[in-house]
Amino acid sequence: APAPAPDMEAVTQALKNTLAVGAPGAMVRITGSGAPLTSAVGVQDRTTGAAMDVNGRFRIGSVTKTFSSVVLLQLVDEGKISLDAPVNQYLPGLLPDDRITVRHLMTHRSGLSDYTNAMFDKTVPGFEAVRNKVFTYQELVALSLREPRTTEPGVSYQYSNTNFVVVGMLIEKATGHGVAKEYEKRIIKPLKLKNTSYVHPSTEIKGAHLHGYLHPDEAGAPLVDSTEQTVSWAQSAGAMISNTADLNTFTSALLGGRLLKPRTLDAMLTMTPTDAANSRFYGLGLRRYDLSCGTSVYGHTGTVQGFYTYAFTTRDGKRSLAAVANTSNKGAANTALGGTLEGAFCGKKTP
Ligand SMILES: C[C@@H](NC(=O)[C@@H](C)NC(=O)CCCC[C@H](NC(=O)C[NH3+])C(=O)[O-])C(=O)O
Repeated sequence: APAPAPDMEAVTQALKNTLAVGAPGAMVRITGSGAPLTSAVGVQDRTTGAAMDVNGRFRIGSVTKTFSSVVLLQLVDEGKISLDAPVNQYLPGLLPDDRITVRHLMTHRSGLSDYTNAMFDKTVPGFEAVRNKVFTYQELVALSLREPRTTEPGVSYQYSNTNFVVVGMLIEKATGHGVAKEYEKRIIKPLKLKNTSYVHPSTEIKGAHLHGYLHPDEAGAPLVDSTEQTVSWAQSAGAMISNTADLNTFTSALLGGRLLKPRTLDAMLTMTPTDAANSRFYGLGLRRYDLSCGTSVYGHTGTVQGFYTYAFTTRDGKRSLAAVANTSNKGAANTALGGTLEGAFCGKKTP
């Protein structure tokens, strides 16, 4: 049966809820039900008061991990990388354990600790300390290896940015190019993503864009404009810039089978549970959420200073949602923004 029309009233209410708990602005773009549906509330610039512009660019955080995953899986399709080979086979001596495979990285089951936990333990000082810094991949991996591993390889899901920093290193080693060139060649150009870019280590968001506002840890302290930063602390794990239309196009093309061979897409969507309740799942560089109406949606969330993002689509890629709030370090806002998925994919709640 065709999916029910999105419940835009419920979606807009979720955006209003997001503002009520501290986001300056929030917006959503939904495709797959006739013309694209958009809704926007609040402001993208607290200084000028400019309203949220649905075409505005923003930092997508870990949605970048799905772009990196697509590039790596295309290299698997081309026989250049094997998912079950040890990472050290391609990057000799990088990791202290030859048992860690490429698949362990992509499923967050490598046990490599996430250096961002310590880096951002104090939110604003941590951010200010790195916002203009440029790290090498090796420096980020070294930060991780100073900390104990979080699991034996393959045993349990432990989310870690380090995994997709190493994925970036694998892409560079296998292609001889920086990840920016590979994103451009394999995804951005073929899909004509005019508002998507990887400009590390530039700190600016070129063109029309949202300002992002970071909540300090201290209640009531003023928001910090965190728009300008290198995002060098994340790179292939979180430094991409895009907009809602391009994210709709990307997730629809991915699940619609335009970027990977069917068996590789199937491997990407082979999910393992991330929680004891078996309610949340992770595949190779993307998440699956099972919604109340029985619809499963696939994509990724993103959290980078000043921006929360959701980019999800149905299994056939026919209906996609991209939602953003220009704030972060405010979990209630992230949860409220996630509330757009139900209205977008399940339609009106039957009374
Ligand atoms: C969760 C999300 N992950 C990502 O998008 C990656 C790139 N972001 C992070 O690991 C969060 C870094 C700290 C953000 C900061 N928090 C703090 O500083 C907390 N002390 C903030 O909220 O801006 C995902 O995979 O879905």
